[in-house]
Amino acid sequence: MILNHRFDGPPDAPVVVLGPSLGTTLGLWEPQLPALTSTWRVLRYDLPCHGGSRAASGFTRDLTVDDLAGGVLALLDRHGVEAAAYAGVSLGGAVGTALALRAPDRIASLVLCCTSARFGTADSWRERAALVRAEGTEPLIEATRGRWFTPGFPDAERYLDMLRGADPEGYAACCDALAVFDVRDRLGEVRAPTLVIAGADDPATPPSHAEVLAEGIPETELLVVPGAAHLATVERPDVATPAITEHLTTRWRTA
Ligand SMILES: O=C(O)CC1=CCC(=O)O1
Repeated sequence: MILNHRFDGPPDAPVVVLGPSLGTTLGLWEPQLPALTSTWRVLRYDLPCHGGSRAASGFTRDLTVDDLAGGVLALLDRHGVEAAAYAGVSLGGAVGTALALRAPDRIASLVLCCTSARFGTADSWRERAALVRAEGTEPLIEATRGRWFTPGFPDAERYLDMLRGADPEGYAACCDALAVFDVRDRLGEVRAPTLVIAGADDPATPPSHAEVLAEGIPETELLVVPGAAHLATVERPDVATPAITEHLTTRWRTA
């Protein structure tokens, strides 16, 4: 699987990989880019059939989060990156957990934003996948607005346009991947120093999901961001960005 991706920042700096959430693109991380690129070589990627990954090769209907982690490892291999820090939002965070389990020697530090060890029920994801395969992403827009942002967030349309632009089959395949993702009994195996971030008003992955991650992963810190829903890094970059940069700067560990 070849994922659309781009690098920003100094070519010789340590690499941090940034993973997007379901229905968004690598543009999700724009609010953090200026702070991160001062110190890091930032590698952002798009999920299959999202953003610039519309023509991703090797894409199948039975996509799993582990496949996505394999796609990220393929990017690291392609660019000769032995170890990297990783930060991901929601599905992008699940990819980070899968990476930390699959390739512990290559993930030096982890930030899990608004994510979970298990996202709701398999049936709810299968239903959403079926709806999107039948009608596209437009029927999701208003409910998604309410999950992603607290009421009145002024920049919501910019991010909802990413969802409007996602290819329905790619979005549905990511739903299928979320339906079978469950690493609750493997959290104790994660070795990377981990920052867990939750939006205080996130209805999709509420702080109780973050607490499961923070209690299960051995070396964690937990930050609950006030005044933020699911896309807390977008809604409150003033709180999330300094916490992320501090964690990445001070908690890098190689094997
Ligand atoms: O339903 C949503 O949009 C929230 C979400 C769950 C997984 C993900 O990446 O986003």
